[in-house]
Amino acid sequence: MTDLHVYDTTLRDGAQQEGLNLSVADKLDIARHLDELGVGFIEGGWPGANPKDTEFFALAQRELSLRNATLAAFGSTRRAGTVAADDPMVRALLDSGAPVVTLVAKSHVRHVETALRTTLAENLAMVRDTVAFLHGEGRRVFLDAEHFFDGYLADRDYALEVLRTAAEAGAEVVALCDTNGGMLPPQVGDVVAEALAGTQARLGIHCHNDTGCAVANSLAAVAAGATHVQGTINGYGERTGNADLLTVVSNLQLKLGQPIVPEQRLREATRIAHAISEVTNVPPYSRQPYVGASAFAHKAGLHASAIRIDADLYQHTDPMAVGNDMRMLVSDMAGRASIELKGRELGYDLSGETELLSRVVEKVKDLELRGYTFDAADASFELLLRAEVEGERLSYFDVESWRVITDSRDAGEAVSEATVKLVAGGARVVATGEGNGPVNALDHALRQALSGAYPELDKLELIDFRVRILDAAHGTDAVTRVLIETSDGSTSWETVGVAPNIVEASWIALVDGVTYGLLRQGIPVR
Ligand SMILES: CC(=O)SCCNC(=O)CCNC(=O)[C@H](O)C(C)(C)COP(=O)(O)OP(=O)(O)OC[C@H]1O[C@@H](n2cnc3c(N)ncnc32)[C@H](O)[C@@H]1OP(=O)(O)O
Ligand SMILES: CC(=O)C(=O)O
Repeated sequence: MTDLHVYDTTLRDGAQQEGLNLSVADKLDIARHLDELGVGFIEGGWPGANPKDTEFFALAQRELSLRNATLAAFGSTRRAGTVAADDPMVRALLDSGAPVVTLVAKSHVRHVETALRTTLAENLAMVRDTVAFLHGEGRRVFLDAEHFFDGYLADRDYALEVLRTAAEAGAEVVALCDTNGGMLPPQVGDVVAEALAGTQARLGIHCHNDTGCAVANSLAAVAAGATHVQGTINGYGERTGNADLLTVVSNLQLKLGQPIVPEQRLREATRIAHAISEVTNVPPYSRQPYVGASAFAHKAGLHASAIRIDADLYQHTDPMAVGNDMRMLVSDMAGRASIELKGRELGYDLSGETELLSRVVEKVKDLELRGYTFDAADASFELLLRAEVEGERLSYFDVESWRVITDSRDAGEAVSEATVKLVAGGARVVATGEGNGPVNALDHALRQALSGAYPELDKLELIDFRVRILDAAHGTDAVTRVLIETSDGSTSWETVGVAPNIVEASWIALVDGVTYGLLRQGIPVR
């Protein structure tokens, strides 16, 4: 292990993201995930700034038994003109019980004079007193030098003096913050190297992503000598976010040979990123480096043809190193190799089946021209592939007809009613269903009709429904594409339907969703 600190600020700076609102229980939950990932420090929030963060630290002392990480409480230097020991916000940091306290301090002359409205000397005294007081009380103290890079460019000597003052008063780490996120990697590298030469302090880095360079800036800082790197999971944070710690750690570990978390913990990165997304209720970003669902998904036929020979030909690293998986996507950009590899993923050995593969490629391209999209509807593709392999389409029931009407009585809420007639399990069934829309009503009627022959459908649920109108520019007349996501409670699958009529497109996707649901449970046709 190197001497590099990984310091997570998801629960503090990450929580400053627009729309992100964490309860105390959420914070405890996330802290457990972070500990599992193996970060060195977890910044839990700002005790004293709001009751939630104060309660988090109180509960953390009782309920959070961290195995790897050390808890840090965030706060600011004492107010101008006061005594650190008497400042209620400084006392709240002590009362939090956190073994590490991270203080934010001004390091830019303009911020001291215009935002803090005090003198440069008093700001240095605020840093010195607060660090010394907390250090004297037995806390490990880190200092976040706010606006350090801009401050350094404006007044180098003063910015460095803030770092020296903190280090001399007992700060173990001084983290240089690109608070406005406006820096680029070469500037960051130069300033970190100069700050190191000018202070001898242990330096950290805290980057925001306003130029899209937070990760690159963090790496530049580490290359220049910073040994403490801050960031947030999934890059959450104020404005455009902070450096995504998962990308930073993966790059340091897998590309730069700096093993900062144990290998087996890095293999949990994808799972933990998604688990934390569940808690924050922020949908995972599929194109997130390393851990995104698309990070190792391949769509182009040429890529697939090379991957079939050696996966490394189109992958920068082994997806398993971060707990992710390679996936093949099927679309009109697929070639035979894409279908063969997708087939392998689905359990079909199609090697050498040149004719069948060509047929499937042709079918997919034709259907995509008509508006289908299979890279978003794996389950519909599997049914299509299965039909080509088996020579006939899997059919659990024969549909005679379906009908749906929507009406509103006495100007009340519109209600839809559907009737489905089909043959299943050797019997003709007529079933009706009601719903708050035509698709909902059709879904109810279809399940009702199948409930006798296939009671296993009971646990399936339609969980998402997306509609897109495809205009003439798509190569045909305007049509509607419907994507439906169905779940059995533990996993979900997507199916697609395309038709000029939205209800017909929905029906096609619904039938695929139900058929796939039965197939994956291994239910025989009755
Ligand atoms: C770059 C960052 O992200 S730093 C973290 C920022 N995070 C947050 O601000 C979230 C939590 N903040 C809060 O809950 C509130 O702002 C509080 C509780 C901290 C302060 O609230 P209030 O007392 O109402 O003050 P308010 O927010 O209006 O202004 C901040 C005050 O802190 C002062 N201040 C700002 N930075 C510092 C500092 N490093 N050291 C000392 N005082 C500071 C400001 O000058 C201002 O003082 P004033 O009240 O005399 O004008
Ligand atoms: C401290 C902090 O969050 C910043 O300067 O961005």
